[in-house]
Amino acid sequence: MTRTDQYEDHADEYADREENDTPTIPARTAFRRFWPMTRGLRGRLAIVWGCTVLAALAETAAILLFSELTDHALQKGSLSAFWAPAAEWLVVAVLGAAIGYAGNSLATWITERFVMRLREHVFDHVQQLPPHFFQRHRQGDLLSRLTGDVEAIETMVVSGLVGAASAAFSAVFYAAAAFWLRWDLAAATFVLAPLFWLAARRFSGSIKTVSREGRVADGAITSVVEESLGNIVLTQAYDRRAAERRRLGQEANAWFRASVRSARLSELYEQLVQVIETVCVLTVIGLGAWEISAGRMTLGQLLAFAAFLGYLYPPVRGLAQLGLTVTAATAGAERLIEILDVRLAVSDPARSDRAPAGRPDGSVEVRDVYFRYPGADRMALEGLSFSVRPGELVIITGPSGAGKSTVSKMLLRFYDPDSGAVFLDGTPIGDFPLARLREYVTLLPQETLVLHDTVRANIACGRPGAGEQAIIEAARAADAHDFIMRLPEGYGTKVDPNSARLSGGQLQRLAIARAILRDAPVLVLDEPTTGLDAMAARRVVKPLRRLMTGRTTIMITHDLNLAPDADRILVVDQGRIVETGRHEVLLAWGGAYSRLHRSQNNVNMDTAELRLPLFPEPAEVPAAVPAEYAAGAPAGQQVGRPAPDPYVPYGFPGKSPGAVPHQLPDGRPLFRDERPRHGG
Ligand SMILES: Nc1ncnc2c1ncn2[C@@H]1O[C@H](COP(=O)(O)OP(=O)(O)OP(=O)(O)O)[C@@H](O)[C@H]1O
Repeated sequence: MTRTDQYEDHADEYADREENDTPTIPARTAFRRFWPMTRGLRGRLAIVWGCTVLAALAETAAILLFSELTDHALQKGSLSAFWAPAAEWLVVAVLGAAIGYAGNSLATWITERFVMRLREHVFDHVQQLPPHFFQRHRQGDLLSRLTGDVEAIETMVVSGLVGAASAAFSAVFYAAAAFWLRWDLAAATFVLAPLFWLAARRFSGSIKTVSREGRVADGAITSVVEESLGNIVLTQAYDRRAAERRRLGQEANAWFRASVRSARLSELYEQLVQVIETVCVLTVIGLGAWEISAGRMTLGQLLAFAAFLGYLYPPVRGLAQLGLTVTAATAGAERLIEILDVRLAVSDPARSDRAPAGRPDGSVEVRDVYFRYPGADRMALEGLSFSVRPGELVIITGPSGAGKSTVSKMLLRFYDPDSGAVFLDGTPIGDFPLARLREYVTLLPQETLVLHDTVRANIACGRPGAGEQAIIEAARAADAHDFIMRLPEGYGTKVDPNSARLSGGQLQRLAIARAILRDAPVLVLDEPTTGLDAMAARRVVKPLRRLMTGRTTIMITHDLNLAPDADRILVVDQGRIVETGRHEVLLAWGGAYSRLHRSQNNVNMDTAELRLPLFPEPAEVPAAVPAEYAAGAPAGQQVGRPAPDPYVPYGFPGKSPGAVPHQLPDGRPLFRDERPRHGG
């Protein structure tokens, strides 16, 4: 098993670690991982290498011409011997410049292209990751990975490779030229070459460590700044400036230490290499002086030889330096690989033809779903079952942490259940391609999601390509048109997530307009009135009713104002349905639901207090429950346990699946077919 395999096997585990626990990977593994992304760029890379070869040839020719000029024009003082080599040198210099320009421009094009491609690839992957990934990784750190670390990999894969090839070609040419001039002298000086290699080796370990520290600190600084600015109200209201500055100071200190150590190491390495170079040059001059005094060498030859060595050192030094750069870049690669190896929680089905074609009617069934979040120690959903008929409104309520939002994540397939299944029109939702499923099931999440764009674009993202008229109609239906028209540029007004221009209620109505435009048969509303004051919440009720009309709606909420409209209410606690039925029935029952309902009018009551016991034991059916229902509970079936008929309220203690009462004792229907909210 290769190290990469081992790494992939532990990808989930790695994903759960803190950022600075990123596992280490050898540079070779990192290079192999990203090399395939140069596909389509390799032809151009070959051209850049060609240019490098030609540039090195031009330099070699220039040095030889310099030697000729020294021996024939300068030493002999002959002007006539100057013109021909000078003209050749000029031609070589112009050609070299043109090749250098072409090669460097192309190299920049390739590197930038690679960076774009890699960033898109990582961004695309990150966008598909499950919600828990984002809860466990700080946004600032992710930003730093998508910017700095992506560029670091470019240094390793493209610039590094071009630089290595260029340095290697130059080194080979100049070394060959030096051997061609005087092989014995060249051999004597090359004996010292391993010193460069030893120096690079000595430094590479420390440079990698310090680079990793720098990359982590960079991510932490971005995170602190981003979190602090995102929480600016908290910072100002609670005068947390000093605390935030300290937090930034701590991370900045780590970055400062890493930067200074990195600069010191590089400088130390540079100076050491200078000393080694001086030793080599002095060796050449000493040997040259001896050769000239013995009449075995001309001054021109010695100067050309020294020039070749002079040209040879930068590429040799460059190669060693490159080793260090690549080592440093590996720290960035490790951080990106860590993200790329996080497995997606869900993917498209292998065959897309299993799901029926056409728009579904919108019946939803959640069947015996068990689910535990990755890394969590307890189940979020335990044997959850319920069904919703097309066009029905089902409200899911319960105390905080009961698993309500987790249900919405199952319905949109952010996660697949550990066991059990979710069906849309009788087809497992896993059989629908993800894009199609999310076209049919629209989520209105807890937080109002706003794009940094115009009001028009914010509504239109519900249905890309929607015409102006459709957008305006959706806005009207969401009671948003009037306030939009009062904005300085109407539908063209730019808004952003922190926009002070729009109130919470207005942002929510924009979100409703977007959902209306999307026109999905199934709606999942997660706390649609959370965070709104009573007035604003009331103002969104009408648009919400319009949105829900004719659609299967599953509303997750603590706000029970719409509960009387619901065809069914599911009370969830600890991942299970503990009560189910219509508003009036559940109130009359006097169990968990009625306590939740009471808590709405009691702001001092924390829903956590309602956790246990949420409802009485089956034997203690409250007196408020009509006797005929209590008596009808089938033997052995706990109150709140699912009944076999998927459309029968599970917690309702009916006589038998086929004999569930459909009327309240006072004659009102238990389940409404016609909801009063329609046409609201
Ligand atoms: N990413 C996660 N990793 C681990 N556990 C999680 C994660 N998200 C939620 N949980 C846990 O799963 C349980 C159900 O959470 P969920 O968000 O569905 O509750 P909820 O009923 O929607 O709560 P609230 O009303 O406060 O939004 C909780 O115990 C919660 O701590």
